[in-house]
Amino acid sequence: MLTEDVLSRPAVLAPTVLVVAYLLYQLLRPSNLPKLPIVGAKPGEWFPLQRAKWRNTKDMKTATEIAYCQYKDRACILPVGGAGNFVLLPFKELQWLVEQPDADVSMHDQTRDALQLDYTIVDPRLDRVPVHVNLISGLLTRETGNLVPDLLDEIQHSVDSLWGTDAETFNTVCVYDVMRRIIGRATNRVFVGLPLCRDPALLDAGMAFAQDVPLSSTLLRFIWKPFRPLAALFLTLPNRIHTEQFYRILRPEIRRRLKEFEARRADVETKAAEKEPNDFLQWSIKQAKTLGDPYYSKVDTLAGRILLLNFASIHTSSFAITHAILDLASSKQDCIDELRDEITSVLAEHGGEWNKRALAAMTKLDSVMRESQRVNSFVTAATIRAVDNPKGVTTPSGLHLSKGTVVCAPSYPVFHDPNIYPEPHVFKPFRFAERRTAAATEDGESLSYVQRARQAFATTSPEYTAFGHGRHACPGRFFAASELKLMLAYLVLNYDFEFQEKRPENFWFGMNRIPPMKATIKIKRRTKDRSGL
Ligand code: HEM
Repeated sequence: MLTEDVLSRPAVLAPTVLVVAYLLYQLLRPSNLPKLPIVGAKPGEWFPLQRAKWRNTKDMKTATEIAYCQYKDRACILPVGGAGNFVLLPFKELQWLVEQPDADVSMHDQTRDALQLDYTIVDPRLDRVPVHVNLISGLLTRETGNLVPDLLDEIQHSVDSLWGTDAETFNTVCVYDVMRRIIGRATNRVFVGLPLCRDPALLDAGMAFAQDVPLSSTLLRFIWKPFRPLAALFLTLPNRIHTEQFYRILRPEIRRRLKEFEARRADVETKAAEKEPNDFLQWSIKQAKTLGDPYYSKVDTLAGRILLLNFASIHTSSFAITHAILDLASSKQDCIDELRDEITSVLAEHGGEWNKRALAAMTKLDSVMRESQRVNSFVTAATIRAVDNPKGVTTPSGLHLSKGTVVCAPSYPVFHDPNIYPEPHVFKPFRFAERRTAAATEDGESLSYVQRARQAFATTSPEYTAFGHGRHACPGRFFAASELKLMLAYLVLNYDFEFQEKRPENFWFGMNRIPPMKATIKIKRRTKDRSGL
């Protein structure tokens, strides 16, 4: 028989046995999951976890909604292909989850496993000692106000060149494609400064790497752990190529800066007075020298930190601005007019100068960004953490979770819960600005800054998890909020949009929601006297 002949060949038999063994292992291995209802499983069926995983992966929207409606007050298991079996806590336990110490539930262990960082980044130590996170939440956040002129300069330069200055006819732009380049340039202006932030090869390598990591990690997670190191040699080849391309462009600048840094230290009299660049690379060099360990000052370590920042910031910010533009282009002219009025009048009040205070006073602009993220956030399950305590942890409702369990809380269905956000599927640009005004009227003069800030774009809460929530909420969110608002303001003031009847739909990629990357809009440059700039 042909099949017997083929199967008796060692080259066919060995891999067949391995694949069958792996499938059996996956189906029959003991699970550390608690006994809970499984979202997507049908009563009495065989292999419920595997079948639910298949169903949920095909339709994550329904899976998250079912989980939220059917198991509102209790935990359930949400199996997702390529991601794992999550214990989804009820909404009321989200706050408890983010308050647990890192030794009990860890964000980093979960991220390392989800993104397979031991294989997908060239130097896994960069993630194991994430000193850049402190710089983001500390120095970058504090310096954002001082960086506004640089950001605006880069936004003007890149928008004018990529959106064009034709004030006669409407031209078509592919929103995501163009905005990710603009975000790439503006963000890297703050990371590495001019002229590198405009180097297309650097930006392309950074963006390619940001796609390589999720892709290669998803594939690696399908492979049996003992075989991953071998498989990674092939699957992460693009990651290594793009890392090397990125490093090659950055290395000469880093070497130059390290040399100058040492020269300033050695010649305090004359050199110390020279002005240093004010960007993330320079802050990282200073931090490295303060930390003392020579590893931090290595050229490739410093380049690696900038690459990781590109990974964390470019896609997230490009998605956010793409959503906001698509939302505005399919809203009403009145809304654009109201926005333009606010921007021009606040600017006039600040002597025509863009600064942190002027941006903070533009509450409608802020509300547009917050509302757009509420409707479209890529986060669908929030605050994903891995239980790290060897003894496990027990939730407020008495559920015991053993070490290794991956636990999270609902996000997409919360953003679309009519009890929290009335008419949740409608993009209401000034929803949060109106909430601020309503709160101010209720509380009168006593309304504190903190209460108003609760409705601001970068503020997180269990009801608003676009940036996560708690101690590990996105450290770059204050910078991102300023950058995105500056960008949106510049676009709204300087361009007319041809209105669209229907907003192009987002799509789901595994657990994430992604903007329609091919969506186009028609835009025309406004003349100088009309734009007010
Ligand atoms: C609109 C833009 C952005 C969105 C929507 C976003 C969203 C997020 C989310 C959801 C998390 C996980 C939080 C959690 O699990 O609780 C996160 C983490 C993180 N984000 Fe952002 N982010 C954005 C921009 C940025 C920028 C501009 C930077 C860097 C300047 C950045 C750096 C990071 C880092 C380093 C982490 C990991 C934090 C840690 O390890 O504790 N993000 N971000």
